[in-house]
Amino acid sequence: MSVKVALIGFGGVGQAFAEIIQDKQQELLRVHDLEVEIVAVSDVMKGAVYRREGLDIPHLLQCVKQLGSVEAYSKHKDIVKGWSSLETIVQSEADVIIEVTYTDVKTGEPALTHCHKAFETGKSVITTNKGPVALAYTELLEKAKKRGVFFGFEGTVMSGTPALRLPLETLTGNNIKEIRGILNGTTNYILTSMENGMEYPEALQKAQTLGYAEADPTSDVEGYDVRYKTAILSNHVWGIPLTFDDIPCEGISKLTAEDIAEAENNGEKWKLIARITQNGPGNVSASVKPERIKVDDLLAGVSGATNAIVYECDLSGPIMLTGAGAGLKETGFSLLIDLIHYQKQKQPSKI
Ligand SMILES: NC(=O)C1=CN([C@@H]2O[C@H](COP(=O)(O)OP(=O)(O)OC[C@H]3O[C@@H](n4cnc5c(N)ncnc54)[C@H](OP(=O)(O)O)[C@@H]3O)[C@@H](O)[C@H]2O)C=CC1
Ligand SMILES: N[C@@H](CC=O)C(=O)O
Repeated sequence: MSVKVALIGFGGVGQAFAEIIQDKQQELLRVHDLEVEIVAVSDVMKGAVYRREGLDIPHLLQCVKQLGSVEAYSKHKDIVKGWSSLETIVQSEADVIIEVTYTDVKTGEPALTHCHKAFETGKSVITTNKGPVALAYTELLEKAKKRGVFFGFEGTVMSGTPALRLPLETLTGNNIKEIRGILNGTTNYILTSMENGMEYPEALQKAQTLGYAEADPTSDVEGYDVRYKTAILSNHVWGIPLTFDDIPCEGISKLTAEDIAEAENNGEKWKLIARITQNGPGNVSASVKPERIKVDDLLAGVSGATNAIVYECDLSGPIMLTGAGAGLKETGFSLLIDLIHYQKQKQPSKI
């Protein structure tokens, strides 16, 4: 089965996804009967290019990496250049819009409009952008359902580590009483680096260079990114929408090297913890804040950009999932997970 995809946003994650498709083309075809054609890319600074029959991925990547613009694309003549994101969503003949623009923690835009427009024009959406999913979870899922299209957002929580499918699919049958986790790679990387003697500004700079941080890293260090992920988990696992006012939120920016050393001297570690507790049917409470946890706590050994989440289940007890919480290849992989699920939905015989 051939799937035409259009990428809206072609930064770190978008490019990593294109590289994955380039590297795994043969394997995807052989194992999943899936042929992925990138037909369009639209980005603010890097420009836009569309070709109905599919773009040449190595050439596309070469243009963006060497010349900083996808409009340098010259491999084919039958191409359209310069489309805006909305023109690309509406006019391209893509089956799936891959939305990988930046996350805006206040409005969810421009991604929210991108998702609506895609559904309105009968296209599926796969995204790692937390904004629209945290702000309009029910509305978007209902709209996708009504239009008979797919909405995938596995990478919005813990990037390529499947923190969303695990509780609904694999742990199904349990009543999940509480979720607790380290859900931000940047801050966990900073805290681990500070434990090893690095200063806060240098650690943040490194997290930015490694592609973990948001375009505006305030979102990471003040906990807003985790608050978004907490809202997504509450909606996804329990069907309970939480607004940001429902989730008290404190980041790590006030923690000092002395705080970290003092915790260490007492056999403890500082971690930015998201916690969602089910108080009864239809009722959860949530918080995001730095907590001093004992070194033998399940979450204490989770270091660097690695994340972890513990689902407290009534039947199976605590189940911990740990893996990358950020990173370009890892997040690009989360898009592939959703794309394979999209294909399985289209071709149920492949399940
Ligand atoms: N990096 C990670 O580890 C993870 C990222 N995510 C999420 O994935 C998304 C992408 O992340 P990442 O690739 O790292 O971010 P980048 O900042 O590297 O890329 C975002 C891209 O979107 C482009 N863009 C912004 N607005 C528009 C628009 N209106 N139309 C078209 N393109 C636009 C930007 O263009 P330009 O710069 O040219 O202006 C930029 O190239 C974000 O929402 C992020 O929160 C989720 C999990 C992990
Ligand atoms: N900036 C985020 C990226 C993934 O959501 C993080 O550091 O975890």
